[in-house]
Amino acid sequence: MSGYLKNGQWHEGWYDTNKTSGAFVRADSAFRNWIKADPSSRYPAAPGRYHLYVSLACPWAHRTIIARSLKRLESIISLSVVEPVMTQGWAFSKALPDHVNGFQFMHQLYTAAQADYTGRVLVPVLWDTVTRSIVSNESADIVRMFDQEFTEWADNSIELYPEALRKEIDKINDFLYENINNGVYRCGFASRQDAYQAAFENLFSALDWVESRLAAHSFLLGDTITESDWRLFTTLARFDAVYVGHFKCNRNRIEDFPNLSRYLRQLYLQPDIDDTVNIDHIKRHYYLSHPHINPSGIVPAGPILRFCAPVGDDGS
Ligand SMILES: N[C@@H](CCC(=O)N[C@@H](CS)C(=O)NCC(=O)O)C(=O)O
Repeated sequence: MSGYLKNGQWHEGWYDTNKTSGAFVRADSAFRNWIKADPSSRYPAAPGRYHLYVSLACPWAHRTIIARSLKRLESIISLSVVEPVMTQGWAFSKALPDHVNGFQFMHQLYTAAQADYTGRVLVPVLWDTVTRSIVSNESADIVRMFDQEFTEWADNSIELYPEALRKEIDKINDFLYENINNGVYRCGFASRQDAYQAAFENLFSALDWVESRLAAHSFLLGDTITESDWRLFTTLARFDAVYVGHFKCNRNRIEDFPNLSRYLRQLYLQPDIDDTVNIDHIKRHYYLSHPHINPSGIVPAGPILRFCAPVGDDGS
């Protein structure tokens, strides 16, 4: 079950959507510090100092894993992965341990950083091993830090937020977040028909818009893959396996959109990206961690995902 901390104490509980007319409103990230390339800053970029905590199921954490992989920062920023199914919220195990602090639950990390923390216990978390504090639990910021502040160690042939495209990337990111990335959650966690209906319409008109944009461009901003594409990718990769059924986002599958499905496959086939996609964690997390939506706890066996299928000799 998921839950939250109140004055450093763990409580079980879901978001109270009655307070928001049945609509799901995502909790804000509480830690928004910034690692800087500048060695005199409070959190200076350095190899081996920072640790990333993720869930392979979570689309927000997934973007940080992708940025770490694309920038070749695996040996600079170490990683711990939580169990896909929540117990006292996100948890570690013998198979998936906390490599830095040896904690059993993610909420212990939050109280280690701030003893009286009140709020939800979210992934991803970027942890500082020197000050034993949370630098950030906001994936958008973490992706930017990996892209911009670790250039001394990173593979800089890939730039996720190039200067010339920043204005347009910011605009598209806002649109994607509101209507698609968070839009699927607003469908799935709505507790009133009207809130669900509004989220559903926003989601599919946004997907229609992206589908037509991708008729003229390979990627969202043209021929270059940017941060915006990876933001969309993490939602698209979960869509047919989870959001169509579990979150009732069922007007169409991504597979039914010719351009979006081509685009999803193209991103999936970028070097090492397949290693960041764990469909087993994704399915088990969603179908088993929200008992109010899926009380039987049955994890669907399908669907067969074409973007995960090997590419044939003819490239199809
Ligand atoms: N704005 C945050 C959102 C992170 C977030 O909502 N993570 C979800 C997992 S997909 C979480 O940890 N939820 C636990 C909860 O709400 O209790 C980010 O992008 O980093």
